[in-house]
Amino acid sequence: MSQQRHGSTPGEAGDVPAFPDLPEATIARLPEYLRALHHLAEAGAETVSSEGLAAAAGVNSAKLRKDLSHLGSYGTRGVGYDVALLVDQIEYILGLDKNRAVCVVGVGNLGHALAGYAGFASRGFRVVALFDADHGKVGEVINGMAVRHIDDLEAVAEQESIAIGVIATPPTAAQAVADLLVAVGVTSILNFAPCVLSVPPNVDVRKVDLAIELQILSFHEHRKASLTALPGGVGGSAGDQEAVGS
Ligand SMILES: NC(=O)c1ccc[n+]([C@@H]2O[C@H](COP(=O)([O-])OP(=O)(O)OC[C@H]3O[C@@H](n4cnc5c(N)ncnc54)[C@H](O)[C@@H]3O)[C@@H](O)[C@H]2O)c1
Repeated sequence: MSQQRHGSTPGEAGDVPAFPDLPEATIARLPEYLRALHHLAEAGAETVSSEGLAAAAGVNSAKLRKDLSHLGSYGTRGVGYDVALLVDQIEYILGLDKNRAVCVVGVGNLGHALAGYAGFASRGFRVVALFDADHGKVGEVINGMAVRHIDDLEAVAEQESIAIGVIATPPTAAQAVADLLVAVGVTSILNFAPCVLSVPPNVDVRKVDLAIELQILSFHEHRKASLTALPGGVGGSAGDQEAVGS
């Protein structure tokens, strides 16, 4: 997932800012910590060591301690972090106490899957509207919600205070859809279309592209194969050379 981000809030003076200006990498790890903390809480844990939480979240413990120090959370020596307190802190920082309204624009293959995804609701997001430009799709009910025409966006946005717009249209339509979302006051966009959107500075865009993730994994596969092929590399041998380019 990549990000176009604008307009971060500067931290205030003092040891722990009222709203810390967190590094992007820290923000990206907070949801992982939260997921791990929820699992720990469900298992009955009241406290967790930095090592235990780091292992559950799949990061190294020094990085975790540094991330949590940005929130003013240092844990207690010999006891660790209070699980419930840390859940509250992370949910507050991520703004998850707000139950934000989400709309999906483009109800094709991907939009269908997103509209029916139960994981949004369980993590505090309400899908309040589905839009498409195809009149043939308008009225179709998915997960108890009827698809509306994109022309209704303005009226629905006014009623529902849409906080996040998800774009699942072809890339050729994505910029026009982003412009519409911005025009009705949406300031956060999750873009699945493989294109770069141009938005005003107060709008945050995150882009999801599974093909890019596969390409990054492909790079790692390539790198591992290259290392293996090096003389003295892990299990390296001349015969491995052939596998590198395959
Ligand atoms: N990020 C990822 O990993 C990933 C994975 C799959 C697909 N995609 C992308 O997601 C997008 C959707 O893919 P899909 O397979 O669902 O396509 P699709 O053709 O099945 O669906 C696209 C939908 O968008 C609607 N649409 C077109 N223009 C519109 C507009 N101006 N306003 C509202 N709706 C409009 C179409 O009527 C259609 O229902 C594509 O851009 C695709 O490349 C991304």
